Amino acid sequence: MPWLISAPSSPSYLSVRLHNNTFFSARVFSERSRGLLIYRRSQHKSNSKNCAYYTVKCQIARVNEGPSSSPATLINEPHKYFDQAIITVRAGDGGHGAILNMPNQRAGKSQGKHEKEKTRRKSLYKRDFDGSLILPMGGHGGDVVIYADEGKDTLLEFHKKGRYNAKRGGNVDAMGVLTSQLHNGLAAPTLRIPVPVGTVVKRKRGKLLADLSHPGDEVLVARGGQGGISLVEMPEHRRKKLMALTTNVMRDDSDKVLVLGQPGEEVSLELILRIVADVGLVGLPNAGKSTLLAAITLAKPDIADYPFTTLMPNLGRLDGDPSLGARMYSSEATLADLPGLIEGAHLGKGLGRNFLRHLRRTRLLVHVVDAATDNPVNDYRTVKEELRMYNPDYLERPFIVVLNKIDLPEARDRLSSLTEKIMRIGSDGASSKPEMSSDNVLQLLSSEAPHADVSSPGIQSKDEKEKEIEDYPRPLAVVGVSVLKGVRINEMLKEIRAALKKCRDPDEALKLGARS
Ligand SMILES: Nc1nc2c(ncn2[C@@H]2O[C@H](COP(=O)(O)OP(=O)(O)OP(=O)(O)O)[C@@H](O)[C@H]2O)c(=O)[nH]1
Repeated sequence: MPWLISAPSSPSYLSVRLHNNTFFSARVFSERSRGLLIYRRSQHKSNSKNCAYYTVKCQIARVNEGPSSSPATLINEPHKYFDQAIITVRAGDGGHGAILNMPNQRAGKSQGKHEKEKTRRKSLYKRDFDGSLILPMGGHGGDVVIYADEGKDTLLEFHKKGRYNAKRGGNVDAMGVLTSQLHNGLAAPTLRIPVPVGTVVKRKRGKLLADLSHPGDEVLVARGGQGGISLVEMPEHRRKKLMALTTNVMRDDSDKVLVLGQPGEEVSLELILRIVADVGLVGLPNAGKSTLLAAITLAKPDIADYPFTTLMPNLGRLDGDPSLGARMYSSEATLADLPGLIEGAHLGKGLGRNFLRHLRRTRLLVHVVDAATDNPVNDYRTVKEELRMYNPDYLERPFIVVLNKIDLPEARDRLSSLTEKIMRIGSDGASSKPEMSSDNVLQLLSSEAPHADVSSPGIQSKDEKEKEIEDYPRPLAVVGVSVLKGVRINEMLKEIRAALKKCRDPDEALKLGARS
């Protein structure tokens, strides 16, 4: 077996190293006792045209343990944990019913006439419309509901606390005698667990339960147990008479189990956060993505002159266009600033590929390029190539290019030639794919293997042929700015709003698709 597998970050996705030291990404199909069955996604290096899907048996050379989410690693490496968590929830058990006696049974034959009358009046039992006795039941156990809360940003807290138990229902609080004062046991409250908007809830290694993509969306993940019923105990010779009043008559000791409340459901769940944003900012580290976000929204991301300042996606809200007055132009949008990509990110280099899945729900990409580096066009290609390697669909998505840092002379002097070169990369004939609807997302997610990403090769179209970067659509616009110095920010905003409008407006989207 000539294959070696290295450093799996998740059990279902691996980097495979050949003996000649080339790499490719592969997804585990199924585990077998003496190896793994995988198939090939795409070639890391240029001969990607020869890419083929096939199954191969290979042996594990080295399997790194998955990162442990101790409090220290949570603080130091939040980017590894913020968007994925596994929790166990348990709904509450039902409360118990009771085994009851009829009151006169205890009073006995020696009871005086006066006392019997008193008991009779007290015992105006609760009855159904047909006259049958209503016996109290144990309270329902608390359900567990997960809901999307705008106040939550990450799933980090679920690494600190991974187990959630709802309360059990109350018991029928009985002294053993049936009276009209008996009540049902109290139903336990529903345990409501808030998660960030955009969280996908799945059963661990199982089916998709919900995609909580809007604030307030919720899903019932575990049902509380039903409360136990109550039974009336009677000597055998009097049972027949009582059975005319109620069916809940205890016949033998085995009936006692009916009194016990049902256990609540317990499930292990996988929570996967897929950020909900209209616009995704992509680019190499240090290109100025966070500065851009801070310049046009109220977001306050960390900004510093070293790569990977951004560890987790930051979100910011773009206001409507003031020039449209009271109508507040509907391009109001959410922007997500993703950590910088470097060459090999799709193989786990830098901060890795995990962030790329957060582009899934975006409608527009803003590709930020530092125009003052040695070779901005090369930088541009690097990021495009990483996007393509991760999911070719991302290159079909409408995008604009922001050439940043034009306040620096080395950028300013070559702005027009850079704009021209970048505009030439891409094809006019390629069509933009329509926006992914939430139904499509659900469909894709439900076909996902556990831990696999939505963009994993298994769900890419089978006849997908490898394309070069030149085969994908060109940018809708290339605009030079200095987000730090506030130069040409309005021009950039105009382009972003126009592009958003095109993505939103179905007619415009069609035109965009048919662009030729
Ligand atoms: N001269 C100049 N510097 C800029 C401009 N925009 C950003 N910078 C600087 O570039 C550096 C990186 O900016 P960030 O916004 O952190 O870059 P980033 O792309 O978010 O970086 P990562 O977090 O690594 O992905 C900071 O020192 C910024 O001050 C600009 O328009 N002109």
